[in-house]
Amino acid sequence: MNSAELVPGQPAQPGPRSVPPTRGESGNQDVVVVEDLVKTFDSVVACDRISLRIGPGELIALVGRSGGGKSTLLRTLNGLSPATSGRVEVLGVDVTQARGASLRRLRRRVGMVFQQFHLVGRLTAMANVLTGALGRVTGPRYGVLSWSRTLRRSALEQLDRVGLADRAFQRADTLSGGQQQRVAIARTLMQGPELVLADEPVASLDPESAAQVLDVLVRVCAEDRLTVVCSLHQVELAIGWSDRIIGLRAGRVVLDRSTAGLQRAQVEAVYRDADSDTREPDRSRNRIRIRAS
Ligand SMILES: Nc1ncnc2c1ncn2[C@@H]1O[C@H](COP(=O)(O)OP(=O)(O)OP(=O)(O)O)[C@@H](O)[C@H]1O
Repeated sequence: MNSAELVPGQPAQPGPRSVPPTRGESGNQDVVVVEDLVKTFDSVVACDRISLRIGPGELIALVGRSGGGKSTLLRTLNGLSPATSGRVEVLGVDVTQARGASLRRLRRRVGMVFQQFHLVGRLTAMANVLTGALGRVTGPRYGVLSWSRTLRRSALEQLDRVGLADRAFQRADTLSGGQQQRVAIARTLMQGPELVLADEPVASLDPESAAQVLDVLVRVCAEDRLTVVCSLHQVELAIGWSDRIIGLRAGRVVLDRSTAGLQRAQVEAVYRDADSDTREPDRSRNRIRIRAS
């Protein structure tokens, strides 16, 4: 393998669709700064000294085999999974130090899209989208009409953007998987995030729906100039929509490149080498190395 393909922890060249930078509270213009992140679960090292920076408006595809650390990295970025060591700064906030109200404030600025949609099935698409605005209102909400006219109009607009305005009053559990994920995207947009973290958002969909959902996600995020970090297993899709691909293997960054000019084989190598690891298991990988005294 060409060693230039594997650039652990090095920033990629700027993607083709970068937007002008804005400065966070700390004065740092990057949306995400990860320095020497280590995350362990007992003896398993899920993130192994990860360092990376993500600029405003970048569309990042996170690839790598199952167990490579993608979900853990995403969860660490919004404080759902506290780092064992290292530094994680998101939107100018030091996530490793943030607690209570400051962590809640940060999470309002970070939208999450999950593989399993997490919609309330018995509620309409519209009611589900409105819950994205819960962080902006006080007191409980019972039914769509308990939301302000402005928020209802805004929810309908978000559904329109994902091509589902005509399904606004249909129960979520009667929608197809692809439609449910588009409702989940509209709900995330309703939150008004600056960064969107998507954890395998198309893993439960057929190839056609998966491509359609990713198209929608990328289009609306580009329109709103949002930064996106999205884990994916489909190499073709990752190359097709992202500005930059970050490959993780056994918790380490083994590929970090702009998608421009990137060959499919370079991305597949992230997976292929893992295959050879399987053929010749190295039990020291992904484990805390215990130094003999
Ligand atoms: N809560 C947890 N408790 C114990 N181990 C965990 C936990 N979360 C993740 N791990 C371990 O950390 C490693 C990385 O897991 P992670 O889910 O981040 O990988 P992934 O790349 O997202 O995998 P997939 O593509 O299957 O979602 C794995 O070995 C996993 O078993």
